[in-house]
Amino acid sequence: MVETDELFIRDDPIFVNKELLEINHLPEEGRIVGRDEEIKLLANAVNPAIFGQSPSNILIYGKTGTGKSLCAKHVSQRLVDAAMGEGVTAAFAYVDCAQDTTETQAVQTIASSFNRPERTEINVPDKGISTATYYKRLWRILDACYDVVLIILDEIDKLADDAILMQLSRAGEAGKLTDCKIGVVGISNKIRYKDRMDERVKSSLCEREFVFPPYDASQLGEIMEARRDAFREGVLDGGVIPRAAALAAREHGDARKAIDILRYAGEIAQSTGAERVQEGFVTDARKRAETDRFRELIRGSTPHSRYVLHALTILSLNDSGADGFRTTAIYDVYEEICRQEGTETLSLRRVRDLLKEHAFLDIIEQSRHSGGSAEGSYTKHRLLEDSTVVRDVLVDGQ
Ligand SMILES: Nc1ncnc2c1ncn2[C@@H]1O[C@H](COP(=O)(O)OP(=O)(O)OP(=O)(O)O)[C@@H](O)[C@H]1O
Repeated sequence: MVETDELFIRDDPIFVNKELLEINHLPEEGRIVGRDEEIKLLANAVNPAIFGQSPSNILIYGKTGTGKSLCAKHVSQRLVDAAMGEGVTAAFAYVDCAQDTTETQAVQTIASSFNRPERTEINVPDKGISTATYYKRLWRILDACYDVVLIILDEIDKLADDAILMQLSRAGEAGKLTDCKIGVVGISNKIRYKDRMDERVKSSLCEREFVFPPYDASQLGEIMEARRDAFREGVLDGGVIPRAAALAAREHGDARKAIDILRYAGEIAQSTGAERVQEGFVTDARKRAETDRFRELIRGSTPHSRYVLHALTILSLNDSGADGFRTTAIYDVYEEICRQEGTETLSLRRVRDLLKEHAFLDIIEQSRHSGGSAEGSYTKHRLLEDSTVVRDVLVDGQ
């Protein structure tokens, strides 16, 4: 029998503080790199709150992994601390609207996160009460506990409708529903999101807008350098961070991707028994990061939604230079896939809808083209993800 001591490794040879590289790790101030200006501007917009006055409502745009959520949370926390110093009670709530897509879910999350049951004696159940009741309890909680609050609505574009925004903007109008001052911080990576908003909500909730630019390779390098101490001293080869930064910068400067690549490179070293994290591991690490992110994106999608995507992937792999493929071309390949799977096909209209859903998730991009008077106009679809990554996830489940 193997002795326990031989079976388990007691000291991780690669990592000493791996949490620093976990997705949800919120770095402390000293580790937030290259966002001083944005942090200052955000702080300025919410500044009145430290005196118990209404903060400006804010909308933050920027591509994924550009530090929007991080800076919004950081500034909110700093604001709460500063307000306390002025004798003002403040708090912030964070809502991930991709999880809480309905008005009821979002108001429930907000109310329960602000609630201090020992003080309010109010119960905010997970479900079972009406949306209107959640609101009433929320206003009572705010009145009982706070002078001012910030509500961060991350991925605000995923909300099913504007109903909660309407309520929050009404509540913000001096003392109508609650005496507590409310500031809303909306975050989105869809720059056109605002066009969809109701005019009244738009004018109230978009008082200040900020666009977070992508990080360049040197900023990504600094972000990773600031977490070098996740690794045991001396195990990280000199070329790893610059290489990971260069790759992540090429794909729209996503800090999350950069950190994922670094973590995976370490895990590859671990699993292959290498003593050092070598630059050569970065390429595989990037592929793993892509694959993981994509698998997460399509998790829970239906078989036909996957077949449709698979059809577009096959076309893209066969003709990588094409600027997109028409719906009918995708449908032909989709029919073939269904035949192989031994399942009935959906109608062309349904397939068009499924393609639209993929476009909504930014997996594909759609463009309208005019075929001249004989043909009328038509849509082309282009895969935004690396087609080999999509194929691996769809076919091999890798
Ligand atoms: N300036 C930075 N300094 C240090 N770490 C950063 C910085 N920007 C981002 N990160 C890291 O990258 C992760 C992702 O950033 P964040 O969640 O803020 O991105 P986001 O712009 O909100 O993206 P998404 O739209 O996908 O939510 C953060 O958890 C943080 O660990």
